[in-house]
Amino acid sequence: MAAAPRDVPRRGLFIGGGWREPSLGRRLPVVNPATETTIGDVPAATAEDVELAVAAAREAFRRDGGRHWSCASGAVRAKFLRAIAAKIKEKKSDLALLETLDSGKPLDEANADMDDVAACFEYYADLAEAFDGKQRLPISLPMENFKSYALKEPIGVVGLITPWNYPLLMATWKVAPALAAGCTAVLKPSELASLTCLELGAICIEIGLPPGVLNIITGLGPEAGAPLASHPHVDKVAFTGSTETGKRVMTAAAQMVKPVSLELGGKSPLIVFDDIDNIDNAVEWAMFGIFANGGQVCSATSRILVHEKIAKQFLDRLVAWAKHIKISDPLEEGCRLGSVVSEGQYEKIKKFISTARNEGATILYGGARPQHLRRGFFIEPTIITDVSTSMQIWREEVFGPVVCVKEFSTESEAVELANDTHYGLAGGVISNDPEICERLTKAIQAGIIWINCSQPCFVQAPWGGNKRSGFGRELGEWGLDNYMTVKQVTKYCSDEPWGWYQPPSKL
Ligand SMILES: NC(=O)C1=CN([C@@H]2O[C@H](COP(=O)(O)OP(=O)(O)OC[C@H]3O[C@@H](n4cnc5c(N)ncnc54)[C@H](O)[C@@H]3O)[C@@H](O)[C@H]2O)C=CC1
Ligand SMILES: C[N+](C)(C)CCCC(=O)O
Repeated sequence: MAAAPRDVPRRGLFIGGGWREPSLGRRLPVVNPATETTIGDVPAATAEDVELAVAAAREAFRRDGGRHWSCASGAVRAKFLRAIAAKIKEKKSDLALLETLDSGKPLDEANADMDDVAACFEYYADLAEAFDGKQRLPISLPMENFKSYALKEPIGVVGLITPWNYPLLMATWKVAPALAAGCTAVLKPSELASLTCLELGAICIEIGLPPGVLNIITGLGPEAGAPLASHPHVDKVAFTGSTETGKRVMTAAAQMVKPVSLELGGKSPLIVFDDIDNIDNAVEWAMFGIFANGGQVCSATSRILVHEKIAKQFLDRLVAWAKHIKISDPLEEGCRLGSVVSEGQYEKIKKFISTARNEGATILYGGARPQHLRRGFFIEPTIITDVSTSMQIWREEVFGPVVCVKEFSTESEAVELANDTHYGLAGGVISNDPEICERLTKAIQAGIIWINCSQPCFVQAPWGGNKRSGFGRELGEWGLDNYMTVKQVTKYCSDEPWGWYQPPSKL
């Protein structure tokens, strides 16, 4: 039975600890992509609102000399992060439902995302606390009359610009470490899915987060994201989204020599060797790698390379498994493939498939709207073969449930094909041979390598890419460092004069 949809809360912009109508009074419709119906609206912020949000964050960073937030101990901030995590858990089913209504992802996935959100706030609460004991560690110097240590300090006010594929989770990957570090923040979620991020504002009010520590402004990229990225009082921008927008954010930030971290697109390979014992295990990971979240995952393993000896068997099983996926209204129990996020994304994916066909690739399975679903932006799981490396489907990120499969005959050919991309986010190897796994771990140019799996993600481990997939690492201790700046403190501890200059003669 499908869960009953509920009212979508009507929210303002979350600025300075309270709700505010957007300065120009405009709002954006929220469309449920699984039904194509409008279910609510969100405020559309513009540069005027960005100004207010940045000012609120600046004031919160400096308030009382930072005693209550930016200069407070990590333990103080950890309490707030834990309180947020507790509220997320308490409201998990409401939040998951909103996430599904807003994005079209299966409810089971949205529930898992909310678990990950709570776990991420808890993890950074732990790191914030542990951090207190790690400050001011002495640095060994070659001169005894000096003592030095490094002080890690919050970088300041941060602008966090996030995408629609995991709306609250991708926001949390930035908000939790930024707050743990002592920064104050302005979050700009994607206009295609902002509902749960606004609910995070409601949670901040409930737990009494000091006003202005987190501000949340919804709105369009050029109207709300761009003024945030270029704002002179924003000390750092952390961005997740498309490579094109990432370039714009980096260009804007460069004008003020503002640091950025960028988590961008991908076209990640999954390489399946012929030494495996169980082909179905490999097929299931391959499916999870491209059909989870409808393939709208930056790290999706959207290019499968399979050894020629097992290619036929692998493809037969992949098609058999793909036929078996439950595609339905994402609220229906057991749904494993919901709708894609928007009409724009739906049209874009269909265009990718028709271009692949026109370029001579074979649509082995899928490629169309499932016949039993007349409304909503649904696309069948799609498997494409006979792909050459010059085709668009091989080169460009689709961000949909579309995978291309290519055969290889030698390990070096597999490596060459895997690295034949401008992207470098992730890569996977499925093999029983530890030496193959070891060699490919080194050879694949990517920030994340999965061995005998695809996509598992742990908050403790670093996440991020190379090449045009961006730079900087989120999650783990690396995630906290993203929001810190390092200050060198060096003390002269001798009563002796330094003695470089001749002292003037005493009269
Ligand atoms: N790496 C990833 O996780 C993601 C990749 N994508 C890729 O990007 C494609 C387009 O999706 P979009 O939602 O349009 O992604 P996008 O990159 O345009 O949007 C991401 C965020 O950037 C904001 N933004 C847009 N223009 C901006 C600007 N000039 N300055 C500052 N912020 C700006 C958006 O409002 C949103 O919050 C997808 O089809 C997919 O291929 C999309 C979302 C996530
Ligand atoms: C690890 N996962 C799949 C939950 C999130 C991937 C991050 C992204 O798509 O930007």
